Order: sequence, then structure tokens, then C-alpha cells
Amino acid sequence: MSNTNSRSSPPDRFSQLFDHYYERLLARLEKLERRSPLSKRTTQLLATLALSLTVAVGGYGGYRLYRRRRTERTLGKTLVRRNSGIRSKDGTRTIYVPYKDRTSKVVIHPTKDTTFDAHRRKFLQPSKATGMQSDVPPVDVKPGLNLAFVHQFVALMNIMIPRLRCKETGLLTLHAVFLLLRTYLSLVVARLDGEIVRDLVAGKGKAFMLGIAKWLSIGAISSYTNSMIKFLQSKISISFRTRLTRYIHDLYLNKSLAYYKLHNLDGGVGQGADQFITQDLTLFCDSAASLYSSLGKPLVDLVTFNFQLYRSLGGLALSGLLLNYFATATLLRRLSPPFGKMKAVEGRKEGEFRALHARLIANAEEVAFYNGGPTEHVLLDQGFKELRKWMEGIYRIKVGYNMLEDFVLKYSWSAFGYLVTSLPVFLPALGGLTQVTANESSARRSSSASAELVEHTDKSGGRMKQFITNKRLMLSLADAGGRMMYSIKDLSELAGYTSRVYTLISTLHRVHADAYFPSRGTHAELFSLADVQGTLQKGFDGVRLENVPVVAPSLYPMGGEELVDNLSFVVRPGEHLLITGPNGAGKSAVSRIVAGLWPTYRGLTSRPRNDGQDGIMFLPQRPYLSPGTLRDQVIYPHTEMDMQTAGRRESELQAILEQARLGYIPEREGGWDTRKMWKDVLSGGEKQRMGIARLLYHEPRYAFIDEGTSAVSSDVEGLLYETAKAKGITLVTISTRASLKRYHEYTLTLGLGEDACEYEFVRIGTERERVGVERELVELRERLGKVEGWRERRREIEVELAEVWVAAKEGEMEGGEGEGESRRAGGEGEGESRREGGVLEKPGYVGEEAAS
Ligand SMILES: Nc1ncnc2c1ncn2[C@@H]1O[C@H](COP(=O)(O)OP(=O)(O)OP(=O)(O)O)[C@@H](O)[C@H]1O
Repeated sequence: MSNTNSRSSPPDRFSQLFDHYYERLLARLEKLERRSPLSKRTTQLLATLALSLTVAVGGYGGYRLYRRRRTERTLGKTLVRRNSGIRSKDGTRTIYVPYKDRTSKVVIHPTKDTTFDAHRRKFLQPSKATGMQSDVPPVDVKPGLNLAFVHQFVALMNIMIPRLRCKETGLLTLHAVFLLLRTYLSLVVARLDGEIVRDLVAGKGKAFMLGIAKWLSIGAISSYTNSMIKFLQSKISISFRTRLTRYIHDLYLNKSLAYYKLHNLDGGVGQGADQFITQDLTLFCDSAASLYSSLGKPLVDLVTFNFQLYRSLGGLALSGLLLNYFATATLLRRLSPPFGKMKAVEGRKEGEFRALHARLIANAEEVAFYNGGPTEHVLLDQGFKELRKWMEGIYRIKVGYNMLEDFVLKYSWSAFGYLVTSLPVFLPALGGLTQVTANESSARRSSSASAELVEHTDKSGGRMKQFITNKRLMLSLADAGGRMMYSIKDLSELAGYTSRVYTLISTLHRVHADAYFPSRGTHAELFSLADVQGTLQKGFDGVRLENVPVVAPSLYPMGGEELVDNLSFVVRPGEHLLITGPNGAGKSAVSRIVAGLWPTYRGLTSRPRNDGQDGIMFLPQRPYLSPGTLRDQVIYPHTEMDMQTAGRRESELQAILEQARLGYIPEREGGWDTRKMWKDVLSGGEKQRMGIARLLYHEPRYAFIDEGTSAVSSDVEGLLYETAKAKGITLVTISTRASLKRYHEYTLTLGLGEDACEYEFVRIGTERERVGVERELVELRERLGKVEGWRERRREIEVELAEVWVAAKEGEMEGGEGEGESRRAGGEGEGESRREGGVLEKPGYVGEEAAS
């Protein structure tokens, strides 16, 4: 049996296998029938029943599926319109994105805190062998092909391919399969090429035509393979990017406020994270995905082709080839410019230029009022000039290198290839033809003269076939080697992108983990991020600062500037506080410390745990309006879904707008679902009142209002304060308006004393405050008493000035009286004639009339 099998062709084996199993199935059925003999009718009945049940269940299932899909579609449409998503308990978010004329559901799982913890080591404490200090960003390592690059790339790979069994692994495997297939097809093509040429030379028409047919069918498969490789490469790139973007967003926008601290306190990524997250990340992912094919494919090719060539050309040729690779790679590596560093700097410069544009867009109105276009123009041109200079420098460096690379990889390698391939032809003893030649010579000895001619043709045909096959192999090899060398350049560019993305993620990790430590053997700068010794306590029913210095921070690792010495005060429920003082005294700074934007360098800061309802809310000095609907403006930072979950209704929103004296807005703007650039649509006062509306919507227990009513008329201001207080909100107001005192119980005055570092915290209406006010009154009276003296002095100065003025005039008259007058007269005349340009003809006309 096994003998027959081994001799039979594959289709035969298949039919035998099929027969075998078919017979087994029949036997099993017969056995079953024998065990439970059912009548034909019962069987039919049972079959009908089973069929009906299947149809019913299938139909019901299909109907339910259809209904679910339909509900999902309508939900998707509503959510897309409302700019909202669904949040589940484990933090998973379901969002809908517009896709063609429908919506597509995307489920996003948040990165777990444990994952961040596990990764932190890789980003903050690289091993010493990499040459990177634990400095973040890694300043001392130039991006290039070094151990640091390997470390950085592996760290990023951990994010891009989190598990062995994930989508990316599947894609990479499939990609590898297609890459192998392409290499195999190249081998087949090389062999076929040789065969076709052999048949052509030998004049075998039928075999030649068959060869062409084979060529075409292999061509079709190859084209499919090539396009699949490209497609899979893009898929890999986009899934890498998705993973990294989500990871970065999870770090950037979580509760540690990295989006604020990154630019205001850390400064590790310079101008901004936007360029890193958008452009650098895309370039990195594209480059990483293409590396797999640009490095993997030539590698597979090199191994396979080298093996094939070794079989046909022998060991000497292979050693020559390997030597050639080594020499070329060393030469190119020596002479190649630092592409990695160049790419990293290019990314930074692009980012700076982009930031200039983003700044102009954000401040367009202010610039337009100042008519600052020309100045901005100069700034933008300067930014672009810097970028252009850098790019031109890169291009210039590349010219020489590209020339060398092209010559070495394209021409010198193919020349070398011809030489190697010709070895068996000229020196048969060295190559794989040795055997053939030996066989042929023995055959020649034993054959007759007539057979000699046929054999000669066969020999040259065989040689031709072998030469063509080897040549093609050689060319493919040169191509693979060339691509390998080009990919060294790609690799160094990838090193540049890797260093950018790694820098961003490690800086984000540093902010997230608050990992600021002085370098070994040094002390931290006073009031730098490595010198934070205070505590921010969340979960206190009130706002309390105990001996907290108010410090305007500087970018790490520099130390900040102290604005107020050890500040202490406490706000309990219902004890409204007014923080006042001169500009720049650090009033807003207090709210930044309580909100956790700025560190508590010393002492203790206590605040409620939650933000918003039952917690604390901050209205910043510059009103912020989000992109979205009118509803989104009132409920910010809630989304509409949050609003529904909280059981709030639209009618409530209308009432709130009425209370904030903005009741007319929904009608004016066309309803709650209107989307506009609210920043430009609402006036300054309306923006501030929108902030108050948010406060009234969220009803927090405590609220910091930083100059929140400075653009609102004082009567409305009073109403707003009363409404907020009536809702049980304890207010901490930051303002320079003394009139606001009447709505508060306490005042905290900053910027007192000679060096403006002192403060005073008093209860309004107490003896101490009365004394303070009286002291101020006495000071004012004293000053008023001096007013008469000042007036007298002013009169004296005026007299003195008048004398000086007259003397100067006389001098001028003497110097050139006529000139001055004539200039003034001329000027006036000119002015008049210009002003009355439209009726200038009139006197002439009158004159003419009179003459006639
Ligand atoms: N992000 C920042 N980084 C570093 N220093 C800052 C930052 N923001 C403000 N400062 C500095 O902190 C100091 C206090 O600023 P703050 O905004 O608290 O002043 P203020 O008392 O609220 O003034 P105003 O009445 O003008 O609002 C200022 O000298 C300012 O230069």
C-alpha cells in the first residue's frame, strides 16, 4: 500500500484519501441506522422539524442582528452629530466616526496603569550599556546606528506589538509569508528565464511557447504578491501608529495633566508635542514598517540567492561575493553622513516652523487689531529661512553620497556580478559546470562523430541556460544587496525618528511619574522640579494652604522665582474669599497651586478630591470655548453623554443660561445643536458669562473665579454672584476690583511689603479689617492734605514752562520767521486745495464767466 502510495501522483493520493473517508462515513451511518431503526416517515418528520427549527432560529437571529445593527447605526449617527462617545466602567470608550455615508464603530481600550508602570523603566532608566544616562530626553546620545537606537527601538516595539498574539503579529507573519513567496517567485523566474533563452537558442518552438505561458502566469502571481506586500506594509504602519498614538494620548491627557506640565514645567520636548505626535510619529511608523520589507526581504533574498549561487558557482565565488558586500558596507558606512541626527534636527525645525503658524492662527484677532501682519510676516519668513537653510544643507551633503552609493551599488556590483557569473564559462574547473564538462568529455570520447554536433549544441545550450540563470541570480543578488545597503540609510533615518518618538514618550513618562531627581552627587536647584517637598492633599472639605511658598516655576532643571513667602489661609464651606493684589503678585498662581498645575514646593495644600459637582471647579482668566455645539459650551468639560447619564435636561440648561443672563443665546445662534467657532462668535462679556453658566451647571462645592466678571457690568456681576452663592457654591474670587468685597467674607491681599512678597489674610468687617481700612483712610487724607501744595507747585511749573516756551518761540522767529510762516501758509493752502479738490474748478469757472 505504502509502495503504491509513494509511487502514485498527488491527485491519485487525494482521491484515495477521499474514498477512504467516504467509506468510513457510510459505515458509521449504517451502524447508526442499525442501532436505532427509525421508519422513513419518522426520519422525514424529524428532518422537517429540524429544518423548520433551524429556519426559525436563523430568521430570529438574523432579525435581532438586523435590529441591533439598525439601533447601532442610529446611535452612531446621533453620537457623531453630538461629538460624543460612550464610556464604560472599565474605562473603555466606544466612539463612532463618519465612514462613507454611514458611521463606523471604534472601541478604544485605555492603556492600563500597570502597563505604564512596566514600561517606565525602559523609558526612564535605560541600561548603562546603551551609553544613555538616565537623562530624559537623552541629550548626550546622537541619533544613529548605535546601542541606544536598539534600546529605543525595542522599547517602542513593546508598545507597537504588545503581545505575541495580537493583530500586528498576524500582519507581520502574513507579510513575511508574502515576502518569502516573492523570493521564491524570483528564483522560479530566474530559472524560467534561463529555460526560455535556452529553448529560443535551440529553436524549440513548442517549449519556448510553453515557457512564455509559464512566464505570464508567474507574472500574474508575482504582481498580486507585490501589491499585497505594499498593502500589508501600509496596514502594519497604520496599526503601529494607532497603538503609539493611543498610548501617547493616554499618557498625555490623563489626570497627571501632562498636556500642561509638558510645556510649562518640563520643557523636555521644546516647542510642543504636536509635531511629535502628528508628523514624527507618522514618519517613524512608515519607516519602521518599510524597514521590515526593505531589510527583511533583501536579507531573505541574500541568503537564498547566495545559497543558489554557491550551488552553481562554488565556494570561491561566494567568498568573493561576501567579501564584496563587506567592503562596500564598510565603505558606505564610513562615508555616510549622520542621517539619523539630520532627520531628528529636521523634525525639530519643522516643528518650530509649524508652531509659529499655529500661534498666528490662535492669535489672529489680536494681531489683526495691532495690524501686526508685517511683523508676523518677518517672523514667519525667518522661521522658514532657518528650516530652508537646514534642508539645503542636507540636500548638498546627500549629492556626493548618492553618487557614490549609486555607482557602487548599481554599476560596480553588476560588473562584479558579470565577472563572477562568467567564472564557470572561462574557468570550468572552479564552478559547478565541472561535473557536466567531465561527463560531457567522457561521453564525447565514446560517441560517434555525427552525435558530436548535437552534443555541442546541447553543451552550449546548457551553458547558456546556466549563464542566464546565474546572471539573473546575480542581478537579483546585486539588487537585494543594493536594497540592503540603501536600507542602512533608511535605518539611520529611522534612528532619527526613533529618537524623536522615544524622547516624547520618555518625557511623558517623566511627567506622569513625577520622576525628577538631581543628578548623582549634586543638589537640586532651589524650587526646581527636583526640589518639590510639599504635599498636595486631595479629599479636604475646603481649600487650605499651610506655609506654601508661591513660586513661578522655571523649566526643568532650573529653579523658580518665589512670589510669596510661606502662604497660609483656609477657606471653609460658605466662607467666600477674595484674593486681591497688584498685577503679577501671584493671585492666579494660588489657583494654579490648588489645581495642581504648579507644584507645592513646601508645606501642605489641601483641596476637595473631585473636580466639578461636589468638588472644586476653576474658571480660568482666559475664557475657553470648546469646539462643538452650543450645549457643549455650557456643560464643558462634560459631553452630552455625561449629561444624559447625570440625568440633566435641556430645559435646565435654558434656565441656567437665563440665570447667567445669556437666555437669548440659543435663539440667536439657532438652537442647542449649532456648531460654530464660539471663540469668535461670543463677545468678551458673553464668554465670561458662559463661564459662570458652566459653574451654575456643574454646581461645585468650591469655585475659583479668576477675573471671571471683569468684562461684565457691575449690576449683572452682583446678580451672578448672588445666584452662585444661592446654589451653595463657596467662591474664591481673584480680582483687583475692591467692589467685589461685599460678596465675600475674607480677603487675601498679596504683593504687600517692600519686596511685594508679603500678604494679609483678614475677615471682612472685623476690627482688624476696620483698622486696616481706617489706616488707609488716614493715608488718603494725608495725601489729600498735600493736594494744595501740589497744585501750587503745578502752577509754578506751568509758569516756568510758559517762559521757556515763549523764549524758544522768539528764537525761532528770529532765525527764520518768513520761512516758517510761508511753510505754514503753504501747508494750509495745500490742505485746503486738497480738501476741496472736488470743487477746485469752481473759482476758475466763475472767473471765466466774469470775463465773458
Ligand atoms: N506658566 C508660567 N510659567 C512661569 N511663570 C509664570 C507662568 N505664568 C505666570 N508666571 C509668572 O508668575 C507671576 C504671577 O503670575 P499670576 O498670573 O499669578 O499674576 P496675577 O497676580 O494673577 O496677575 P494679574 O492680576 O495680572 O492676573 C508673574 O510674574 C508671571 O510672570
